[in-house]
Amino acid sequence: MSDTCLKFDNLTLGYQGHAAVHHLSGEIRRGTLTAVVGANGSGKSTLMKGIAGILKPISGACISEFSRLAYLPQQSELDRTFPARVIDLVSLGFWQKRGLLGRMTPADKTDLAACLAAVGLTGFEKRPLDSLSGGQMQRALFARAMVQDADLILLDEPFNAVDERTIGDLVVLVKRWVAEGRTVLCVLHDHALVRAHFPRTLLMARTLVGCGATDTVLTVDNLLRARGFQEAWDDNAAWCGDGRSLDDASGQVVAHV
Ligand SMILES: Nc1ncnc2c1ncn2[C@@H]1O[C@H](COP(=O)(O)OP(=O)(O)OP(=O)(O)O)[C@@H](O)[C@H]1O
Repeated sequence: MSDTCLKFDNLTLGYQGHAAVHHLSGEIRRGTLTAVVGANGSGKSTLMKGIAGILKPISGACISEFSRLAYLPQQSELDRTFPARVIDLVSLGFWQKRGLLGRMTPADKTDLAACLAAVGLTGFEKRPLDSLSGGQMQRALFARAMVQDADLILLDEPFNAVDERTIGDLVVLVKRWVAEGRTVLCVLHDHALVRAHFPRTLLMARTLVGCGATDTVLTVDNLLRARGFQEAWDDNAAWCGDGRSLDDASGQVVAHV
């Protein structure tokens, strides 16, 4: 197995023929922790969906080398009125190992209890999802990711509307996953949090502005460039028309994370 977990090869992703992520090239190395940052609408969630295989490339490719993936979408994309309990949600994490109709083994039940304990939700097994606070729901989603035992974990704004104590607890878990050799990509808006805890950063503005060590990516210059790209973006432009594209304006950025 190579050192590379993900390779973006001139990747363009979008919706109804319009690009949301444009000509992205770069690599994510195995066992790294990378923050994915950028303004609203800069293509972060789209990139996560492309990596997860939910969105197929318009052109280019996302080449991945992992055996199990855990993807936590934004909480706003989840329907919490679905009549399920915490234990139902978390045990869904076993489906890749056991299949949808497979039964949990005694070892799975022990694992599940350990994962709930790790996120501080022991005793919450039978609570309906719609009775959880935002932070408790996020803890339950982290427990499901732990149960999945994934080697690539994608977290889309996991700390939105979550208090500082919960953020601190969840950041500890994320760092533990990385210490275990897992690769984590995490969409975030809080640059102070990124600088404090995320060694690597991928800065998006529909195209890639920079990626690499956080202190070399989150620079004033790059943030101004990202703002310029974002403001120049035409949502209605053809996905890769003949006219001037961001790549013409910036030069295509190829980076290695
Ligand atoms: N299902 C969809 N259909 C059409 N356009 C979409 C869809 N999802 C996202 N887009 C568009 O793609 C662009 C990038 O959106 P995306 O959600 O990837 O941005 P983001 O960086 O994650 O934003 P935020 O920080 O607000 O979550 C936006 O212009 C958005 O309107």
